Amino acid sequence: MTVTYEPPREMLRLEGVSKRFPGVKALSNIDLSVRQGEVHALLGENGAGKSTLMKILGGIHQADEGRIVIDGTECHFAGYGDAIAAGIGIIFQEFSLVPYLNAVENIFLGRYRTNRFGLMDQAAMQREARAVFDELGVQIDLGVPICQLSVAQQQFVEIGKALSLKARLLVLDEPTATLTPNEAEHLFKVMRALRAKGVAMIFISHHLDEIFEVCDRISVLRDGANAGHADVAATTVDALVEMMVGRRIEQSFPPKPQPAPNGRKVLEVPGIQLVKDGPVNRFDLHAGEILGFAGLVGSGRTELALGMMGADRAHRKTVLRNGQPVRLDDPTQALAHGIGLLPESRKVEGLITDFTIRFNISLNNLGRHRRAGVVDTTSEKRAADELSRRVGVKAPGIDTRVATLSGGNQQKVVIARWLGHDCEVLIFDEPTRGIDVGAKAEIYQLMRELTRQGKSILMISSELPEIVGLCDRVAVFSGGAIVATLSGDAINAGEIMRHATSSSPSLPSSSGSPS
Ligand SMILES: Nc1ncnc2c1ncn2[C@@H]1O[C@H](COP(=O)(O)OP(=O)(O)OP(=O)(O)O)[C@@H](O)[C@H]1O
Repeated sequence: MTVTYEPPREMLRLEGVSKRFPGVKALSNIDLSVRQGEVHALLGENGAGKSTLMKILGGIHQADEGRIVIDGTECHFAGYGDAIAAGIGIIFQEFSLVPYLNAVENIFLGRYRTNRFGLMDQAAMQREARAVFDELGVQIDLGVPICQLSVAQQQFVEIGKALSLKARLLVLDEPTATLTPNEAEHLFKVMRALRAKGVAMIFISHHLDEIFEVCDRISVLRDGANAGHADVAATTVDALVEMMVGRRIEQSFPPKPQPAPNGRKVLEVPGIQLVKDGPVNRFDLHAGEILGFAGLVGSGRTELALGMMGADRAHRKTVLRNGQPVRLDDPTQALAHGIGLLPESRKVEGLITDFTIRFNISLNNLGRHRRAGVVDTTSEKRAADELSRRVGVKAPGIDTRVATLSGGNQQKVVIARWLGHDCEVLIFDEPTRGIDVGAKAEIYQLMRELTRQGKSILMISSELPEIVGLCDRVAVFSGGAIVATLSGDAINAGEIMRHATSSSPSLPSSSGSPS
């Protein structure tokens, strides 16, 4: 008896795809092949062209040149509807769900099931939605508005919606960027189950460890061109990084100063209660120091930082700035006291995306360029240009609209603005979310450079490697309170996780040198 081996069938082939936007050649001659039942990683630095390529596959943009071939047949997509009809489902970073409708209403939006009287058939839709989620192995409360579900659950609703539309190829654009490690693990489980059913997936992520956990093959884009393809089993992180950035990244983290900065206290928070009768949190920040806020998502890190600077409600707080008591009732007062915040959700809180890079960088920095009561636009433009280059924003120029930038480059614009501002204390909330490996290393170098110039940084991060690699001290959060402050050798992943997962928050204990 002869056993014939059938290699997995090619489901999608993109051939010679090119795309130009005004002033930017976003894609040049891209080839990509995805097989049935495989998870195919699409990698590249910020602005490499990943989202543009996926928007072409989704019919949102049209290629200037090239072909889309699905199951051997060339397809032309005039809009997303055509791509859906061809079996493509795209889960974008910003979900396309209606927040005040529930999961069932979102899944069947625009194609409600009706009964024989022509009335909406709620029961049928509920049944169908339930069946999709059962197949995915996820629990979703079908009765509540989408905005009351967690980000991870909303993502599963998006996936469920695509599957109910009979998607055979799912594109997941940075799906783990806003998930906790447990939620990401759950997503990978769902992805493996879908793969076993023959669904093909294109997975975009800046987390290379995830690529090795869940993907089969990889295609890398660099500056809008193919930089290579590889089998996951036959490649390494270093090889992928080199393919992405075209050079080796020797050292991500700059050396920490020895001994750790322990001089003047630029900020002291002797007591802050986020809720009445809740735990009292204390921390302080030394000149030239990077203090990390670590802990699981929802452990209170951002709430404490925002509460401290008046952007969020704090029940009771006292704040000393350079030893003097100050009132911080809103972020403007915080700014007046030299405290700047780089927010977590940059598109909502950090940028005016319809305006240019220059405007966004100069925003609230204009006073620095005032001469005799008038803004010196030459000086303002020069500063914006220099800051944009310093953080490596990839764009045709500083007069480019921020809305047309890739996600990572938008983040760099926010960072550039704060670098231009003379804040002595900078709060960076998830500064490298959505940022590629090369730019991450540059941002770490920049942060350390800033502290060398006397600035102090409070960094909230869910990425343990950057907390461990960059911070001089680390406050670990659990259940809405700081449960430990670590320094020296105590700053390691094991110790941080041990405190972060401790169930009963207590007042700060100190490992290493106290503060
Ligand atoms: N609508 C648009 N108008 C003008 N330029 C655009 C538009 N969309 C994307 N670009 C440009 O095309 C290039 C590729 O951007 P794209 O968003 O595809 O990158 P990406 O690889 O997805 O990056 P990231 O990892 O940061 O999300 C960038 O230079 C970007 O500024």
